[in-house]
Amino acid sequence: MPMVPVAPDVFHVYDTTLRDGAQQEGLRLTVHDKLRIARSLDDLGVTFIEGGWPGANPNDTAFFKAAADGELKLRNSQLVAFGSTRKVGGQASSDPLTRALLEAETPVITLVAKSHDAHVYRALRTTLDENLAMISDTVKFLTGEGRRVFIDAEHFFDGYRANPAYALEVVKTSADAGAEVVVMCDTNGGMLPGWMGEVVDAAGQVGVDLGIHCHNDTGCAVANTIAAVDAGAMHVQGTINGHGERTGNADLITVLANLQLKYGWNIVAPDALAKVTATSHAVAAITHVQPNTRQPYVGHSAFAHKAGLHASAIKVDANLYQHTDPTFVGNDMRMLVSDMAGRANIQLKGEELGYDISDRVQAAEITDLVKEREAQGYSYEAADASFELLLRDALGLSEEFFEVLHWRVWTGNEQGEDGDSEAIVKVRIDGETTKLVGEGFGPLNALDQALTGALKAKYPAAETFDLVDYRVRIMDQGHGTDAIVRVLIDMTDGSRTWTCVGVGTNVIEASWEALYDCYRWGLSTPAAG
Ligand SMILES: CC(=O)SCCNC(=O)CCNC(=O)[C@H](O)C(C)(C)COP(=O)(O)OP(=O)(O)OC[C@H]1O[C@@H](n2cnc3c(N)ncnc32)[C@H](O)[C@@H]1OP(=O)(O)O
Ligand SMILES: CC(=O)C(=O)O
Repeated sequence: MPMVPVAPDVFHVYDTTLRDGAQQEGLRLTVHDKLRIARSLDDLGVTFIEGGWPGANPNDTAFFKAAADGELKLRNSQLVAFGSTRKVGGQASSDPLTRALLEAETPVITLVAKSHDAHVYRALRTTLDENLAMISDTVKFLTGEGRRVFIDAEHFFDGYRANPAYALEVVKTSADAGAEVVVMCDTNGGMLPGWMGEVVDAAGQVGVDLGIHCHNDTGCAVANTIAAVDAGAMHVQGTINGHGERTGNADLITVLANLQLKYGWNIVAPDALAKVTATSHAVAAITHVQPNTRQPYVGHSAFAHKAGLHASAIKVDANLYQHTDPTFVGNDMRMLVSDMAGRANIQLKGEELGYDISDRVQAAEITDLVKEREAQGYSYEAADASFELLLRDALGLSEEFFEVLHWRVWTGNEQGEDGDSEAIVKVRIDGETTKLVGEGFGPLNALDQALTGALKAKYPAAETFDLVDYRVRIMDQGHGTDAIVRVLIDMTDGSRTWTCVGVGTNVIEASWEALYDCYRWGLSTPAAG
């Protein structure tokens, strides 16, 4: 049986997306962004939200001011201000950055403190005793002002290796001064899971609550966090989607889901856990950092099944190829259709789309058709709408909304008021032929104009269709400009978005195929609700 540790009586989930997460290269959060993320974290029910470093920059100071002025009403979480121990040779009570921590008006303050002797000598350029005095003075001053104080013991694991007695002295000094939790930080992210237990055990002898803060430089931030929890840490720090300095921090979503679903600890309410996928997407949208599709639990591909053998077992029982139920974290199982599909993928995907393909022979024929088309360059994995059209054609369920008799496009370098390209599209609808000319910026725009023009009288919905993305890829890398290309078009009608694929040596022909399928699917598939 797997080891399942008993949950501590008190357990803290401490989010540092707004502070260490914002230390990620390329990430910049405005006050408004921070407030939105904080609300989302509060909704999730994390215990603490570290908002930033007041006094270090105007943005973070303004965030805490906005929070204190009532723009952030937390229902579940407590706001934390982050800062450092006082300056060498100074006094906490007169240190401007320490005072800024008080002015942030948060119930909790986290102080970063040195715990590695080499950092004291070389970065602080002071003595080991002065560093201990800086910790003690700052913690006592802030607790004396009524704040709960946590210590982030920077470089704790490397420091313990270099000088264990001093690293432990930092823990003891912090606890004696009144720090509630001492957080052991793997600041350089160089630890491995098997190395955590001994250090955490040693710190545990001091008799203070311990926390863990891991960076992901060895790709082990989550594993190291769990290893520290196994050894007794009752406070985990991390960030949503693993944002953070360099390679990032422990992904708090993965840590939380692991502890809750694998250990069975009741850290947040089950309905809150089911919000983690939405939280992950919300943070991705606010930070403008593309979500990692392979992110554990919440990634778009986390429960996507491509291989035929997987699908055939999933048809019997989804748990045969899934470690947990995706709905527990608000995600969904998805069946992918590709040249690696077997009958089962097609049947399950069909079911997902509302088609009965239980007939084995029919399912096998569609599987063969998919493989044949994929060999020609089509890809149905991302083009669900093209797959649905293929399925309907194969099942004899396609309705003909319009028939294209002919299309042609001209493009050049002369730009008029309505564009540089002209297209003609001739369609037959209910036996009646219409020929429309479209002008546009580029051949696809001109074709789109002409097709919409030809369809809109009979199908007004066509006017709501908008192209939102267009991707071209060369299929046979060895060729030059005569290569086969694959075009993927994403289209929306404002309420849904769908994707179609086209393939050919002529990029305009491939684009037309994808565009034509987008219109076919959009007109033939009623919007839900
Ligand atoms: C491990 C971590 O990620 S902790 C979080 C780190 N985050 C940040 O650094 C982001 C915010 N930082 C800042 O805006 C700035 O660095 C500030 C405002 C904090 C300080 O800026 P400056 O006064 O210009 O100093 P600078 O950044 O060059 O150097 C940091 C100073 O803090 C000192 N320092 C470093 N760690 C600590 C500590 N734990 N306790 C006290 N002082 C410290 C350094 O020795 C250095 O002192 P010096 O000014 O006497 O040389
Ligand atoms: C405090 C912190 O962010 C670290 O040590 O990594």
